[in-house]
Amino acid sequence: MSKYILSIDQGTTSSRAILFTKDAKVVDTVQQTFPQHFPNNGWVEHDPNDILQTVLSTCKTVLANNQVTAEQVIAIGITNQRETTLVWNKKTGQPIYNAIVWQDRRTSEYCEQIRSDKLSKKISDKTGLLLDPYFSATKIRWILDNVTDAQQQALAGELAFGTVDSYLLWHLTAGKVHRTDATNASRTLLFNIHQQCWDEELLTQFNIPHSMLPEVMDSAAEFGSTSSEIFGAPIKICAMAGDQQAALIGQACFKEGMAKSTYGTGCFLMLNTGDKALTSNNRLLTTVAYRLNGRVTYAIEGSIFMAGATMQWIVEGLKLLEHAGDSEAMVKDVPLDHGVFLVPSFTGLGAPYWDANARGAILGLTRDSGISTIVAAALQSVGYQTKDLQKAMEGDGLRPSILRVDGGMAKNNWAMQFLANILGASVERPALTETTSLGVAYLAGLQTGIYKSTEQLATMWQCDRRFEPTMSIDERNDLYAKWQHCIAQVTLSNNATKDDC
Ligand SMILES: Nc1ncnc2c1ncn2[C@@H]1O[C@H](COP(=O)(O)OP(=O)(O)O)[C@@H](O)[C@H]1O
Ligand SMILES: O=P(O)(O)OC[C@H](O)CO
Repeated sequence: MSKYILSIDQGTTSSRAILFTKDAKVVDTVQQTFPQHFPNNGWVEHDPNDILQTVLSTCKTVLANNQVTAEQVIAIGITNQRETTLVWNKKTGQPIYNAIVWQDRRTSEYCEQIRSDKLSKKISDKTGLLLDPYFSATKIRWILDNVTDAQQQALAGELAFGTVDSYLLWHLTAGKVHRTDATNASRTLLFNIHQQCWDEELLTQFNIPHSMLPEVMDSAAEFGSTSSEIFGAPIKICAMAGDQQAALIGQACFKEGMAKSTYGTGCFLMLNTGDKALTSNNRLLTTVAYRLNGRVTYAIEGSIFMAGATMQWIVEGLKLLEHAGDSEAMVKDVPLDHGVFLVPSFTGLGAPYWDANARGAILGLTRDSGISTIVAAALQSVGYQTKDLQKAMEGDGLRPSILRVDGGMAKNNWAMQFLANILGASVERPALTETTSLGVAYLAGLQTGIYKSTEQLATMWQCDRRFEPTMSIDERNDLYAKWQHCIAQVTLSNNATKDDC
């Protein structure tokens, strides 16, 4: 009887269920998108029921379509959009508010109110993060402050907090298990990444009761089993990891100095720093890459909020294209120095600027700028933003020995060639770009003994295409200087607006 691993990839715009064979080959993928809610300027929410139902239905469909029974599934691995915050009632499992998505900026004012050098340093020292609305803590605070009686219920121990992994685990195990893994915990602003525990001082700072928090496990562990009603028989859940960390694992970046950059909704560049939690002087994040057998591997991360989402805006917002994939053919003859720059700071700028109030702009338009120029500028914005991260890493004395790319946008050859050009570095794309789901399949395989070690996993990585830089240094420097000028415009105009108010 064949045996499989089932990966659940709960992303920002869709949920996916991917069935893997024991030798990590994809049998089938089922994907379902769900609505995004934007109830206010800078707010982004998901209906928790959409998250759960799309996960359940994609899993059931992928099993049914391939005539695979629950007994044939050795283990489930869950990977997820990180930081997105859910608070639910422990008795009923009912969320008390929508999921507040990682992109949501509603707590930026609150962050400014409490910001002080002392608090920023404390947060950075303990969590490796920055005081920014991106992370979960201020989102929890907002829910407790704005939902009637929520703070009282939290103090009475009636409420649970979780990132999407915990929320799914809770429901898959019929409310029996409240756990997360160290990678997801490390994105909450409440987890001490050095001591690997929830930090009481930060919990007090944000007035969040400890009783709301999940137990933190290794990324490969016995998290619990699905209740038998869901798939007909229980299936063990043996892996959980935030999606960017899972991609690092799926890209087999197990050695210090190896890096991956994932171009999904946002872009997240992660560099493995081994057992050292390095501190960036350039506003990059220090985070848990994975925790296996109690041993922590750390990473430096640059997070960009808009990558594929910029293309989504081009498609759905501006309706310049029918599909994001059509962009490659459209821009193939556009010269790289067309002079138009699109700064996609629709919800502020992430690393290394961390400007929650910056808003997007298209600069340098002339009468001959057409649709294809704007589409090219959108694709290039992702390369320029990655260059910003490369510069920040270089400022910290770090340069990736290998940069591997993945995510929906990595399929775009034109964008990846531009990326290699603007970085002045080679970029490798793997044969299997579903690295996120592969990462948790690997973790579940490690936990169940299918795979023996990360060294074995590293031998399984296969290259699809390597992009080499072909641009002259002068052209690269010239384009990047223009980009930086545009960034200054976006952040300056934002400051001017603030001053005017
Ligand atoms: N060929 C392409 N060229 C440019 N962008 C693309 C291409 N294919 C997909 N995308 C973009 O990539 C994103 C989807 O990537 P994916 O990794 O599935 O995202 P996520 O996991 O964040 O939901 C979409 O925002 C889409 O606009
Ligand atoms: O849903 P994705 O793939 O864009 O990932 C979102 C990140 O985890 C946010 O930190």
